[in-house]
Amino acid sequence: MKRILKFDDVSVTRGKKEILHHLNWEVFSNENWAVLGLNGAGKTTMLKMIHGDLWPTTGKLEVLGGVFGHISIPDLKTRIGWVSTALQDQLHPGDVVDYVVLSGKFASIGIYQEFYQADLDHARQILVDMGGEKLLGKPYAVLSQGERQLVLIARAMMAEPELLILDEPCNGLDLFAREELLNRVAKIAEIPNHPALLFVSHYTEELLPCFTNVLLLRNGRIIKAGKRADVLTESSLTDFYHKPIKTVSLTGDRLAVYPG
Ligand SMILES: Nc1ncnc2c1ncn2[C@@H]1O[C@H](COP(=O)(O)OP(=O)(O)OP(=O)(O)O)[C@@H](O)[C@H]1O
Repeated sequence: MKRILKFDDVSVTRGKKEILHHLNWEVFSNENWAVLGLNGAGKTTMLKMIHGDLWPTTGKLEVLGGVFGHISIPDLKTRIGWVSTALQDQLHPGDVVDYVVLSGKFASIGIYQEFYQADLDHARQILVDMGGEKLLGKPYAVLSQGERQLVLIARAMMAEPELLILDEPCNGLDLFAREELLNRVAKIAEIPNHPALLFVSHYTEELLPCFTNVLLLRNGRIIKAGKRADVLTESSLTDFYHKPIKTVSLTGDRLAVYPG
């Protein structure tokens, strides 16, 4: 088991605003974490930092065994898979799905370098394994939102990442597309030596049992972090949201939360 992340008293300040406040957190390779937080909690800032797009203002950050300040950020990025709807805007809509997945090998948007047929076959196989066979050969632009997310996850897997970050991947998905995508994510967690998953969401019901650990982030502070059974409780979540809530246990060890 190796350590994937270590936040050691990490803070991020922009101007006078402290966006993240003295975070201490460790993630190991045998864990899959979900990060829950309301709008403005600091989730995106935290992810950007892990991905090397932003540095801690104070504190020490270790990602995949390297401490910021002592590692090559471009090298680090090749070891992290990143899926977010923001990435969709950067893709060339006319690109064929097979090549979008293949581009993950080069950590680029579009294919600007030579590749081997074996790489293209591998890209197609990843998509097929993820249940996306019917998407092969289609332009990315014609896909539904759920299909696009599936392609982006396949693209991230192409680089065989050690950490796979899924930043609100269910945004914009209908009930059924969301369930399908979540099941695909759960399948990744069954692959031997799969990447550690870091899944960011606003909704507890999206946290399938494959997420072994949960972190609650509010106003840039970690309110609670630990095993899902300890964190996904009515009392923890009531403390976290600071508002009256109702929790409903769903089948499959899932929990829905409503204002109430
Ligand atoms: N460069 C910046 N300068 C000043 N404030 C910033 C900057 N970047 C983010 N913030 C603020 O920091 C807070 C956290 O932002 P962040 O985008 O990380 O939250 P989030 O949890 O991802 O929110 P959401 O769920 O809405 O995406 C917000 O109040 C935001 O306005």
